[in-house]
Amino acid sequence: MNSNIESLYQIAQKPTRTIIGLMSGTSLDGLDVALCEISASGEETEVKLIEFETVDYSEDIKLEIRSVFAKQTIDFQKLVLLNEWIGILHANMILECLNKWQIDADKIDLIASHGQTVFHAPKILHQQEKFPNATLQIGDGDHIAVKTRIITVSDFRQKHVAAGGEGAPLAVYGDYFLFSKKGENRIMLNMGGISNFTYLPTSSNPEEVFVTDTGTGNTLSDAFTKLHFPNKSFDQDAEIAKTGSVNESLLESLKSHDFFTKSFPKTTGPELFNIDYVKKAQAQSNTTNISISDLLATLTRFSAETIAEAIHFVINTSIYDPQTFTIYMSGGGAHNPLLVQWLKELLPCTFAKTDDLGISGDAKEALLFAILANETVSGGKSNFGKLKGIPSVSMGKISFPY
Ligand SMILES: Nc1ncnc2c1ncn2[C@@H]1O[C@H](COP(=O)(O)OP(=O)(O)OP(=O)(O)O)[C@@H](O)[C@H]1O
Ligand SMILES: CC(=O)N[C@H]1[C@@H]2OC[C@@H](O2)[C@@H](O)[C@@H]1O[C@H](C)C(=O)O
Repeated sequence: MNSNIESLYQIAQKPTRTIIGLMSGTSLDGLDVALCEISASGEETEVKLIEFETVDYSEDIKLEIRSVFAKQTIDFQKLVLLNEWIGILHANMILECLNKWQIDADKIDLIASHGQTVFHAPKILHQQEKFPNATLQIGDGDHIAVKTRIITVSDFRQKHVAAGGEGAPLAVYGDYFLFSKKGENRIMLNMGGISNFTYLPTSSNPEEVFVTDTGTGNTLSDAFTKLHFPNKSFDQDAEIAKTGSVNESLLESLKSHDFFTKSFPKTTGPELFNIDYVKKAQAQSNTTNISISDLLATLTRFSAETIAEAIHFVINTSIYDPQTFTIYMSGGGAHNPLLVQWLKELLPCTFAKTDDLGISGDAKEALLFAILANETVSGGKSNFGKLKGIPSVSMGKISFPY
């Protein structure tokens, strides 16, 4: 047997695997690195988060990624170069973390690498009949495997697309395995650049599980904060937004896009929700001259209302009392006091954080990719049925170090 396949075979049979999950999201703040011990698979999965670190991106890295990120027109050579470069950068960041944690690379069974999304194009966004849903993550897994000498699973989203999905949200798999609890209606709400949530019904039946993106989280507020205050990367604790007032005409215009009338589930990204989107809405509503604090307040309200409306959709189509739903928040938006305050006012549910279930909300997405890699080698038996558009497939491509 080929020695790579033999190693993989042994890893697949272990009762507990040590897996590093990586996530670098739409905020481009850095690479989240979660070192996990994962036992069993599927609904029996148990995870211990051993170490977690966000390795900040330097200004140079951010600038290079932004040169192709979510753009219709790019320098094609740059994209090709970045695919290799990000793979190498991520590998070096993992080695740095291992060094800091004083853990040898040979103690790690697998790396689960999400890569960097550079363009997300579900059919509802590109609207070209002959083309399928599409999405592209770069930072090639072979570089990570060769440089770290650890088997690497990457490029998870393509199989989801091939099996009929939009390539996202993938959080649903880990959310279901880790957090589904009979007798409880749980909503796992992640507020990153873009927001999404998983509904875990009280029945715990995988066929009733639901997941969707809702629209923006922090992406627009981050973009305008950077534009007006070049040395801030986001509106810390909503300090600027809190001093402003919501502009109702702009809010109405922001909410009037087609995306919000499309049926659930759906996905999106900064390809749609970007500075131009807001500028168009400002022109439409005659609000180009409002203050930056009013603009940030309005953008935060836009996120709060669109998240709440998407969650209302699930609550309204359920037979359960809205008060039986608990919303477990995670992602950077969970640290934004204004966003959280408005969500609490808009939704009749109980609010908690993923941390209350023993998983740090900041580490959650990286950890979820570790769970997906665990499924790639040792799971893949869960059936989400055909009702809610969640493909029951194993995901990820395997790169060997040698
Ligand atoms: N104290 C805080 N106050 C306000 N906002 C905060 C705070 N801490 C983090 N954030 C927000 O969270 C963002 C980072 O969120 P996160 O790391 O979850 O995004 P991401 O994983 O890149 O996004 P996505 O899930 O869409 O891929 C920051 O850019 C900022 O907007
Ligand atoms: C294409 C892509 O990278 N989508 C991200 C993004 O960030 C949040 C939201 O949009 C979500 O759909 C997804 O990430 C999470 C990890 C997911 O797939 O569940």
